[in-house]
Amino acid sequence: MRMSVSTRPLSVKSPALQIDISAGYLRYTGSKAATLQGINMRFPAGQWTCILGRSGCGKTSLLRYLAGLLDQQVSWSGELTITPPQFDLKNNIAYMAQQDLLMPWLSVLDNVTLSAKFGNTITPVHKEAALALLEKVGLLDSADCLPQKLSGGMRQRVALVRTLMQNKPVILMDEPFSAVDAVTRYRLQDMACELLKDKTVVLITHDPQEAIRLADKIYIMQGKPSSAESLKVPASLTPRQFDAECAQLQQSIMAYLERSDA
Ligand SMILES: Nc1ncnc2c1ncn2[C@@H]1O[C@H](COP(=O)(O)OP(=O)(O)OP(=O)(O)O)[C@@H](O)[C@H]1O
Repeated sequence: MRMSVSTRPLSVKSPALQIDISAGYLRYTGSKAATLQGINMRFPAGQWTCILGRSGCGKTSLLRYLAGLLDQQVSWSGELTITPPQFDLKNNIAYMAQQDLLMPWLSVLDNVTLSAKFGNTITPVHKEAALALLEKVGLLDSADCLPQKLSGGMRQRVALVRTLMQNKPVILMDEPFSAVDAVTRYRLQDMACELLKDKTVVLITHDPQEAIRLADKIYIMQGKPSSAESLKVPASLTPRQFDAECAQLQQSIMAYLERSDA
């Protein structure tokens, strides 16, 4: 069993960045129809924005485009503004994909420090920071395990720590808590809320309750091609306790999503 780690976490001193998209248009090369058109969105600095929308409406495409993963595959037009303007997106984004994408041949510790490796070695500072975060998410004893020995919820926590270790001001997360049971999901949401405080977070979810619990801002994407509509969220602090106002918001979200069928 590993000893408790009482070391300083990796210093997180990047500025909070805001992202604005104006008249965004995205079409896959070889596809006749656009996936996104007339996208106007703001992801405020240091806040959580949740995106909901029916399957196939283009949520992942939007995130992958922002993460710089679609540059060769799509035509894009529209304005993408970062504030403050001296920062670019490419070097300031961590992307947590739908699948955890852990390397099966690497230990948990090696997986979470992969992005911080200099040559073939991890610096002691990064190792300390990784162990401190693994302890925080209750996985210190699993630091030397291979991912195959972990449950789905444990793997998601490892992926969360790996994302944190990238130490970027903007975090894009695509359904990060979808593969786990309701209780684990609830705990992971709380954990992410605490650990990603002060980051600019954009989270895709199919779960209206998750969005209501975590979001400072909610967008619903719908239409063909898709555009985005912003919904007002309660002023209460996140992670939000479900109350009558939240229940009403949930109803509005369901109504929007059902309309996407038309
Ligand atoms: N590489 C690609 N080439 C061409 N079309 C693609 C490609 N990837 C996705 N698409 C299409 O773009 C549209 C949006 O897909 P995307 O995965 O972004 O939707 P989504 O809203 O994230 O769906 P889900 O909620 O099911 O994950 C779909 O019609 C999909 O078929």
